[in-house]
Amino acid sequence: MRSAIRAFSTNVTKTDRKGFVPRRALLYVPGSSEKVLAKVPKIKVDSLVLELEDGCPLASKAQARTNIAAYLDDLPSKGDHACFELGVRVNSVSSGLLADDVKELSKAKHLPQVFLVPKVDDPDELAAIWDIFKTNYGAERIQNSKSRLIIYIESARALLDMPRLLATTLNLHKNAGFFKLDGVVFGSDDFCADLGMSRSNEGTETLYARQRFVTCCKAFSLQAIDSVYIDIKDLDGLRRQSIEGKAWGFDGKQCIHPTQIPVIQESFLPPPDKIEWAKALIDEYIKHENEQRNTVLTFRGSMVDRPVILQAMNIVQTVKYIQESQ
Ligand SMILES: CC(=O)SCCNC(=O)CCNC(=O)[C@H](O)C(C)(C)COP(=O)(O)OP(=O)(O)OC[C@H]1O[C@@H](n2cnc3c(N)ncnc32)[C@H](O)[C@@H]1OP(=O)(O)O
Ligand SMILES: O=CC(=O)O
Ligand SMILES: [Mg+2]
Repeated sequence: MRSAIRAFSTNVTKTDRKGFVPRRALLYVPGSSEKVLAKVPKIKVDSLVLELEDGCPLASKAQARTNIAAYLDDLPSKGDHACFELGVRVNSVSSGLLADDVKELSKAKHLPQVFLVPKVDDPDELAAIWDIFKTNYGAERIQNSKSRLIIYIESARALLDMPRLLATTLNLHKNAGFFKLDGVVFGSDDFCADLGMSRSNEGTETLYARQRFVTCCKAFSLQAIDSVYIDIKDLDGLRRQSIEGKAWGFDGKQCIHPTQIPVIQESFLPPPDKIEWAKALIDEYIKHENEQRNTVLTFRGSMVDRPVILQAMNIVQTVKYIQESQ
């Protein structure tokens, strides 16, 4: 009977298990600061992103590129990293800076585990992005790497065109061998700027956008990474927004300061009482199925049917995958 439960499709089982990377917190570390870069191997965060885009002033971009390329070139000497994944966020194609970024990064012996490409607004830009990577790295080096891709949705136009953007990016992997799209980030600050919105800690102005965003990500079985919480001192507000994002289906959240990491990572793990509930419910459901009864049952006073079981399985599998990846 366990097989009946396994056969259910959940957002976790749809992901390639072997390649699962937890991305509860995605921390930006500006590439311009050699002092901060020196701390990178010891920073315990799911995804650590060496930053070339908006966290790096224009005047420091060249230095940041050189620093990150040197870091990647010399990666083995840095020893084991405490993060699950080391990525690089490059500049957008529309900035005109992407070619210089990729040219410098491609001189390094090693590729990052994930490239993060911001402000992807139009499906036509994807051909230009692929072209820049192919020209600098060579198609074979890309096709033979295990590096993944994350793109950013940061404008009204991109949000409305999201299904086409995601499908085009996934097809570039299937048809040309570009890095496989693994996740998508909601660039809330640029999105607010694009729409002329005022940013608030409550985030009510981005409610529709975040919900459309997460729905599109899940329709394509991609990880959904939520907004940045820019009020670094307000850890209670960060916790509230992280828990909200988790409840809406987000897999993780962007992070700009080390103090935000534990708050975000804890919030994106189901709490112990929820894990206990999910395990007990699955056991009860299996027993119930064995007895060939109706698949709708009452559990701890609430009605349980298939969608509730799927939610319980998501909880159990998410925890299992994060524990196994540690
Ligand atoms: C909307 C977007 O696109 S978000 C992404 C772009 N933005 C970024 O990349 C910003 C990333 N964050 C930062 O640059 C910094 O956190 C800032 C500028 C916001 C604040 O930095 P500081 O004033 O140095 O903060 P603070 O004094 O509290 O730092 C405490 C310690 O944490 C370190 N630290 C701060 N931020 C980071 C970070 N992102 N990664 C690693 N270490 C960090 C500091 O170096 C400092 O270390 P030290 O005690 O050894 O000197
Ligand atoms: O890139 C992130 C954002 O919020 O903008
Ligand atoms: Mg942005």
